[in-house]
Amino acid sequence: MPAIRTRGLTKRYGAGDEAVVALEDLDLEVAEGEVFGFLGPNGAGKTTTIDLLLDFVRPTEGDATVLGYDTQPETDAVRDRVGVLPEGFDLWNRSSGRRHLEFAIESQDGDTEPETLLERVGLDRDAGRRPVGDYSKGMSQRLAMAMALSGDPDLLILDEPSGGLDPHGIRTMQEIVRGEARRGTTVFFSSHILGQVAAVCDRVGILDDGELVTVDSIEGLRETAGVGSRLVVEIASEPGASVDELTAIDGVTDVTRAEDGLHVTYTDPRAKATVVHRLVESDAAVLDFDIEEATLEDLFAAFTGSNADAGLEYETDARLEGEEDSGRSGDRPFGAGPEEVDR
Ligand SMILES: Nc1ncnc2c1ncn2[C@@H]1O[C@H](COP(=O)(O)OP(=O)(O)OP(=O)(O)O)[C@@H](O)[C@H]1O
Repeated sequence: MPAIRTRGLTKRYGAGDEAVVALEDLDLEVAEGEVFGFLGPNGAGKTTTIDLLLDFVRPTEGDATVLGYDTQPETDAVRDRVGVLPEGFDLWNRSSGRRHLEFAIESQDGDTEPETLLERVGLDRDAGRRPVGDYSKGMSQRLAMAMALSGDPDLLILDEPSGGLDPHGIRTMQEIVRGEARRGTTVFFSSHILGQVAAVCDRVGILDDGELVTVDSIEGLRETAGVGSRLVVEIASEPGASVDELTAIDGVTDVTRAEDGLHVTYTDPRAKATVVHRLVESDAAVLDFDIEEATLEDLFAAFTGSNADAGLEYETDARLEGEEDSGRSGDRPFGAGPEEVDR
């Protein structure tokens, strides 16, 4: 049984000319125990997909099962078994972190101690006693992660989990994801931050403009996209070997002349030695060579035509800067909670 299965899942907001197609005909299977990265630029439809899986919004067409349960009639069974770290979550400023966890554990029928959860996300007891209104963004994000873990979920859904986290926090988050995977938890990790998805995920699905463009391992994506690494060869003289001759070498996908030398793109690492050898044989004076690894940005651009300017971010998540309430979180898991009490 797949942990997540969607068939023709489609969501349109509005009608007629005004309609926005947030998700189009999504067929997706995520295996049990898998860490699945759901990658796409801003507005691709990632949060909409998560909202559909949790029945926070209803599909225009198609259906989905989560852990074998139908997301619509069996919504409660789904939500009981899923831990969610939503994007743009709300916390109750005057309540302590510990109080949030007590509430989350109670509502998820969990039996983990709040202190254990605090420790897992790197918040100490003192932090747990403080009102969350005093928390930094990173501390709030850690608390939200702890709340997601509070019911010992079979499936963890993380929507942009690294927002506001410093590098240490990101490492903690990644360790938690790996730890959960070792315990057999399925993790659905949605992000527009490529490096973080690649660091923890077994497979990646790329969503662009509401459509699933591809699903594969990062290595598989590299091969399919042909965005190999690049060998830059500095030469003092014109090579005897022609560009066509070099391009014909197995594993080489492109050869261009540039100011700093020859740029040879390859998908098979063995090709680079053959290229240098052929150049030397053709009496080119090779002064130096350098290898530039293809980046995940290159990979993403190959599939979506996007680039960093089109909404991909690599360091901080600007949307969390002073924009805690997205206006769409009212019916999300943290939308209702403990009364605000001073502790
Ligand atoms: N309630 C809504 N009403 C109208 N349009 C919506 C609504 N929610 C989402 N959309 C639109 O659907 C599209 C997909 O949005 P969604 O939030 O799912 O994208 P996303 O991939 O999660 O983006 P981000 O990375 O910015 O969070 C966008 O064009 C968005 O404007």
